Amino acid sequence: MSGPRVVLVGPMGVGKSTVGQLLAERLGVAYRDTDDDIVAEAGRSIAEIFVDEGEDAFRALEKRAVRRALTEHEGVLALGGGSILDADTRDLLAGQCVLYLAMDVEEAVRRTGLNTARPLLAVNPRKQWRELMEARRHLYEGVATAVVATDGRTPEEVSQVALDALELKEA
Ligand SMILES: Nc1ncnc2c1ncn2[C@@H]1O[C@H](COP(=O)(O)OP(=O)(O)OP(=O)(O)O)[C@@H](O)[C@H]1O
Ligand SMILES: O=C(O)C1=C[C@@H](O)[C@@H](O)[C@H](O)C1
Ligand SMILES: [Mg+2]
Repeated sequence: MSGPRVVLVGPMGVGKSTVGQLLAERLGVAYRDTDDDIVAEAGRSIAEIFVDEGEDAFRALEKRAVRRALTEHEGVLALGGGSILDADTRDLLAGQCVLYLAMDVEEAVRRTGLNTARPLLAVNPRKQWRELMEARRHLYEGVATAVVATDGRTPEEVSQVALDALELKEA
Protein backbone atom coordinates (compact mmCIF):
# COMPACT_ATOMS: atom_id res chain seq x y z
CA MET A 1 0.00 0.00 0.00
CA SER A 2 1.40 3.43 -0.88
CA GLY A 3 1.39 6.36 1.51
CA PRO A 4 3.84 7.87 3.97
CA ARG A 5 6.75 5.74 5.21
CA VAL A 6 5.73 6.59 8.77
CA VAL A 7 2.70 8.43 10.17
CA LEU A 8 3.17 9.89 13.67
CA VAL A 9 0.27 10.23 16.07
CA GLY A 10 0.12 11.24 19.72
CA PRO A 11 -0.85 14.05 22.04
CA MET A 12 0.32 17.65 21.97
CA GLY A 13 3.96 18.10 22.85
CA VAL A 14 4.90 14.41 22.81
CA GLY A 15 7.60 15.07 20.24
CA LYS A 16 5.95 14.33 16.89
CA SER A 17 7.73 17.24 15.17
CA THR A 18 11.08 16.67 16.87
CA VAL A 19 11.15 12.89 16.41
CA GLY A 20 9.44 13.09 13.01
CA GLN A 21 12.20 15.30 11.63
CA LEU A 22 14.88 13.00 13.05
CA LEU A 23 13.19 9.95 11.55
CA ALA A 24 12.86 11.69 8.18
CA GLU A 25 16.59 12.51 8.20
CA ARG A 26 17.54 8.97 9.15
CA LEU A 27 15.26 7.46 6.50
CA GLY A 28 16.38 10.01 3.88
CA VAL A 29 12.85 11.25 3.19
CA ALA A 30 10.92 14.50 3.62
CA TYR A 31 9.01 15.53 6.75
CA ARG A 32 5.50 16.99 6.68
CA ASP A 33 3.10 18.05 9.42
CA THR A 34 -0.65 18.50 8.90
CA ASP A 35 -0.81 21.32 11.49
CA ASP A 36 1.68 23.26 9.32
CA ASP A 37 -0.39 22.51 6.19
CA ILE A 38 -3.51 23.92 7.86
CA VAL A 39 -1.72 27.08 9.04
CA ALA A 40 -0.20 27.62 5.57
CA GLU A 41 -3.54 27.17 3.83
CA ALA A 42 -5.56 29.28 6.27
CA GLY A 43 -2.89 31.98 6.64
CA ARG A 44 -3.60 32.00 10.40
CA SER A 45 -2.32 30.20 13.48
CA ILE A 46 -4.20 27.21 14.90
CA ALA A 47 -5.07 29.26 18.00
CA GLU A 48 -6.59 31.95 15.74
CA ILE A 49 -8.65 29.39 13.82
CA PHE A 50 -9.98 27.97 17.12
CA VAL A 51 -10.91 31.43 18.38
CA ASP A 52 -12.37 32.79 15.12
CA GLU A 53 -14.24 29.73 13.85
CA GLY A 54 -14.38 27.21 16.66
CA GLU A 55 -13.10 23.68 17.07
CA ASP A 56 -15.59 22.05 14.66
CA ALA A 57 -14.42 24.26 11.80
CA PHE A 58 -10.81 23.44 12.67
CA ARG A 59 -11.61 19.69 12.66
CA ALA A 60 -13.14 19.99 9.17
CA LEU A 61 -9.97 21.71 7.87
CA GLU A 62 -7.89 19.07 9.64
CA LYS A 63 -9.80 16.15 8.14
CA ARG A 64 -9.20 17.53 4.63
CA ALA A 65 -5.54 18.27 5.32
CA VAL A 66 -4.91 14.77 6.67
CA ARG A 67 -6.62 13.07 3.72
CA ARG A 68 -4.58 15.13 1.26
CA ALA A 69 -1.27 14.56 3.04
CA LEU A 70 -1.86 10.79 3.33
CA THR A 71 -2.37 10.68 -0.44
CA GLU A 72 0.43 13.05 -1.48
CA HIS A 73 3.23 12.50 0.99
CA GLU A 74 5.67 9.59 0.86
CA GLY A 75 7.98 10.60 3.69
CA VAL A 76 7.36 11.01 7.42
CA LEU A 77 4.02 12.61 8.26
CA ALA A 78 2.99 14.00 11.67
CA LEU A 79 -0.74 14.37 12.27
CA GLY A 80 -2.34 16.96 14.57
CA GLY A 81 -2.95 15.53 18.03
CA GLY A 82 -6.73 15.37 17.62
CA SER A 83 -6.94 14.06 14.06
CA ILE A 84 -7.63 10.51 15.23
CA LEU A 85 -10.96 11.71 16.69
CA ASP A 86 -12.40 11.39 13.19
CA ALA A 87 -13.61 7.88 12.29
CA ASP A 88 -12.94 8.31 8.55
CA THR A 89 -9.38 9.38 9.33
CA ARG A 90 -8.92 6.31 11.53
CA ASP A 91 -10.14 4.16 8.62
CA LEU A 92 -7.62 5.82 6.31
CA LEU A 93 -4.85 4.91 8.76
CA ALA A 94 -5.65 1.19 8.61
CA GLY A 95 -2.80 -0.51 6.77
CA GLN A 96 -0.43 2.46 7.18
CA CYS A 97 2.76 2.37 9.22
CA VAL A 98 1.60 4.36 12.25
CA LEU A 99 3.81 5.27 15.22
CA TYR A 100 2.07 6.35 18.44
CA LEU A 101 4.37 8.42 20.63
CA ALA A 102 3.21 8.27 24.26
CA MET A 103 4.10 10.03 27.52
CA ASP A 104 2.67 10.45 31.00
CA VAL A 105 0.99 13.58 32.31
CA GLU A 106 3.97 15.02 34.22
CA GLU A 107 6.15 14.80 31.14
CA ALA A 108 3.33 16.41 29.12
CA VAL A 109 3.15 19.38 31.47
CA ARG A 110 6.95 19.76 31.43
CA ARG A 111 7.02 19.79 27.65
CA THR A 112 4.00 21.92 26.85
CA GLY A 113 4.04 24.21 29.89
CA LEU A 114 1.47 26.94 29.61
CA ASN A 115 2.12 27.55 25.96
CA THR A 116 -0.98 29.30 24.63
CA ALA A 117 -0.19 28.15 21.10
CA ARG A 118 -2.03 24.97 22.16
CA PRO A 119 -5.57 26.20 22.74
CA LEU A 120 -6.82 22.93 24.24
CA LEU A 121 -4.25 23.18 27.05
CA ALA A 122 -4.51 26.91 27.68
CA VAL A 123 -6.38 26.56 31.01
CA ASN A 124 -5.40 23.99 33.69
CA PRO A 125 -3.14 21.95 31.37
CA ARG A 126 -2.72 18.95 33.73
CA LYS A 127 -6.48 18.34 34.05
CA GLN A 128 -7.13 19.06 30.37
CA TRP A 129 -4.38 16.70 29.30
CA ARG A 130 -5.71 13.88 31.52
CA GLU A 131 -9.21 14.30 30.12
CA LEU A 132 -7.99 14.41 26.54
CA MET A 133 -5.98 11.23 27.05
CA GLU A 134 -8.87 9.40 28.71
CA ALA A 135 -10.96 10.14 25.62
CA ARG A 136 -8.20 9.45 23.11
CA ARG A 137 -5.79 6.82 24.43
CA HIS A 138 -7.72 3.91 22.94
CA LEU A 139 -8.02 5.74 19.61
CA TYR A 140 -4.25 6.27 19.39
CA GLU A 141 -3.67 2.65 20.35
CA GLY A 142 -6.27 1.48 17.84
CA VAL A 143 -4.50 3.03 14.84
CA ALA A 144 -0.94 2.26 16.00
CA THR A 145 1.42 -0.20 14.36
CA ALA A 146 3.84 0.48 17.23
CA VAL A 147 3.71 2.41 20.50
CA VAL A 148 6.87 4.08 21.83
CA ALA A 149 7.06 5.66 25.28
CA THR A 150 9.02 8.91 25.15
CA ASP A 151 9.37 9.54 28.92
CA GLY A 152 12.98 9.70 30.02
CA ARG A 153 14.27 9.23 26.47
CA THR A 154 16.02 11.78 24.29
CA PRO A 155 14.55 12.42 20.84
CA GLU A 156 17.48 10.45 19.36
CA GLU A 157 16.69 7.48 21.62
CA VAL A 158 13.01 7.68 20.73
CA SER A 159 13.81 7.66 17.02
CA GLN A 160 16.10 4.63 17.43
CA VAL A 161 13.47 2.68 19.40
CA ALA A 162 10.90 3.62 16.76
CA LEU A 163 13.05 2.44 13.83
CA ASP A 164 13.60 -0.87 15.64
CA ALA A 165 9.91 -1.29 16.57
CA LEU A 166 8.77 -0.58 13.00
CA GLU A 167 11.64 -2.64 11.52
CA LEU A 168 12.70 0.26 9.30
CA LYS A 169 16.22 0.53 7.88
CA GLU A 170 18.13 3.80 7.74
CA ALA A 171 18.97 5.27 4.31
N1 LIG B 1 12.10 12.93 23.91
C1 LIG B 1 12.02 14.19 24.36
N2 LIG B 1 12.52 14.50 25.57
C2 LIG B 1 12.42 15.75 26.05
N3 LIG B 1 11.85 16.79 25.41
C3 LIG B 1 11.35 16.55 24.19
C4 LIG B 1 11.38 15.23 23.60
N4 LIG B 1 10.77 15.31 22.39
C5 LIG B 1 10.37 16.59 22.26
N5 LIG B 1 10.73 17.33 23.31
C6 LIG B 1 10.44 18.76 23.55
O1 LIG B 1 9.05 18.84 23.84
C7 LIG B 1 8.48 19.96 23.19
C8 LIG B 1 7.37 19.49 22.25
O2 LIG B 1 7.95 18.73 21.18
P1 LIG B 1 7.32 18.74 19.72
O3 LIG B 1 7.01 20.15 19.28
O4 LIG B 1 8.23 17.93 18.85
O5 LIG B 1 5.97 17.96 19.99
P2 LIG B 1 4.71 17.78 19.05
O6 LIG B 1 4.16 16.46 19.36
O7 LIG B 1 5.11 18.06 17.63
O8 LIG B 1 3.76 18.93 19.58
P3 LIG B 1 2.58 19.72 18.83
O9 LIG B 1 1.36 19.32 19.52
O10 LIG B 1 2.90 21.17 19.06
O11 LIG B 1 2.63 19.38 17.38
C9 LIG B 1 9.62 20.69 22.49
O12 LIG B 1 10.07 21.71 23.35
C10 LIG B 1 10.67 19.61 22.30
O13 LIG B 1 11.97 20.14 22.27
O1 LIG C 1 -4.82 17.52 20.32
C1 LIG C 1 -5.44 18.37 19.68
O2 LIG C 1 -6.68 18.37 19.62
C2 LIG C 1 -4.68 19.38 18.91
C3 LIG C 1 -3.35 19.15 18.67
C4 LIG C 1 -2.51 20.05 17.88
O3 LIG C 1 -1.60 19.28 17.08
C5 LIG C 1 -3.33 20.98 16.99
O4 LIG C 1 -3.84 20.27 15.88
C6 LIG C 1 -4.46 21.62 17.77
O5 LIG C 1 -3.88 22.44 18.77
C7 LIG C 1 -5.39 20.57 18.41
MG1 LIG D 1 4.29 19.31 16.18
